[in-house]
Amino acid sequence: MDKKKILVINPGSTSTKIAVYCGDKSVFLKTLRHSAEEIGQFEDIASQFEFRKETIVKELLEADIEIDDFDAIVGRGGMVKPIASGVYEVNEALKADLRKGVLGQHASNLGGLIADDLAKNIEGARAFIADPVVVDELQDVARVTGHPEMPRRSIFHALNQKAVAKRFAKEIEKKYEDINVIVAHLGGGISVGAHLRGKVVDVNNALDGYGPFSPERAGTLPTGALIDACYSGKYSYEEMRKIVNGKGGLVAHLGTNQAHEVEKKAAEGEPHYKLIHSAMSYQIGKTIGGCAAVLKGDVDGIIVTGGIAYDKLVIEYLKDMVGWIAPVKVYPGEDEMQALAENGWAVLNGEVECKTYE
Ligand SMILES: Nc1ncnc2c1ncn2[C@@H]1O[C@H](COP(=O)(O)OP(=O)(O)O)[C@@H](O)[C@H]1O
Ligand SMILES: CCCC(=O)OP(=O)(O)O
Repeated sequence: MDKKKILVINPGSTSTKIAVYCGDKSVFLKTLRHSAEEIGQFEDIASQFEFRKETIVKELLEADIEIDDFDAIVGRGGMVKPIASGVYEVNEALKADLRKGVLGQHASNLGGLIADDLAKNIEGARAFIADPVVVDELQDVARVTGHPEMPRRSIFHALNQKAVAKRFAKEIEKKYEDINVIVAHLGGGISVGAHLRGKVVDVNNALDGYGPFSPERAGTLPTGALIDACYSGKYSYEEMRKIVNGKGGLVAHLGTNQAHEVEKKAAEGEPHYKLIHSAMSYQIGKTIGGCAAVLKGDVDGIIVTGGIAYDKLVIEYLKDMVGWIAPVKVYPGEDEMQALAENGWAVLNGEVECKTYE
């Protein structure tokens, strides 16, 4: 195999992950965790650009990795318009929409922008994004809510959900397109998707919509109480947005976005930590149950993935709550870095045609 060198950049809400691949071999992998205070000092996602980029460059230099000989830089993308699953070359239209955050603000908006910024200083390097968070395969009935101005949207961990679902299919010697699975990605945000024969036909909006609360997101809130809070005079528009995304969930209840700290205190028996920790697991379990109904009970497996899938208490809770639906398979962490790299090679090697964002 031609040993193409690929840099992978994955900005998440609580972390920045960097990887370097030489051919199919990962030669460098680093996860930098960002505390709520560190991220909280920035007004918005766009203003984190220099901080995240410099962090990446510093890590590469410290690891003695040359930054000027990559063939491609693949970034996780971003809150652009709803698009089909695939690899997209970063072009002007894509950059403009990543900067704007057409569907909202999320750290992955920076993935394609940083990839482009670094690639333009390297001769011959190309910049891509793959399976961004706005991949949309919802069935029509799943889009409808109780008000036509507020449809449901597909905003989720598309890249990792698809990567682990394909990995599971391979393990059971079937094709992804021939199975039904429920994937729960438990990261800074939480998404639970119903995969019906290779399409994510229903999923919660992990960013600012509905679904389980997560380390830093409020998930579904009681609508009346939410409206009252908006008009109480106590909060500005920006503060309300932060309650929903950034300062909701574990941050609101316990002042941290680090689920492993919560797990530790819950395991030590601190009652409030135990309650909140259980409530998060309970909401994830309920959402998985909803997806089982979407798939009419025909479920080959329930896959739990993301950083919080390392949390044994969460896994025990979920196995107890939804293990009767289908076998629960746990893939802790994520395959996002590998999936981004594979998407990059596939284009460089001519196996996949990259799509044009318009
Ligand atoms: N070993 C672990 N046990 C429990 N929770 C963990 C562990 N490792 C990471 N986490 C939690 O996972 C969350 C981040 O998940 P991750 O998928 O890396 O997030 P991001 O959305 O930022 O990419 C954090 O709340 C972190 O505390
Ligand atoms: C925007 C949906 C994906 C998401 O929530 O990612 P993080 O968990 O990395 O914030």
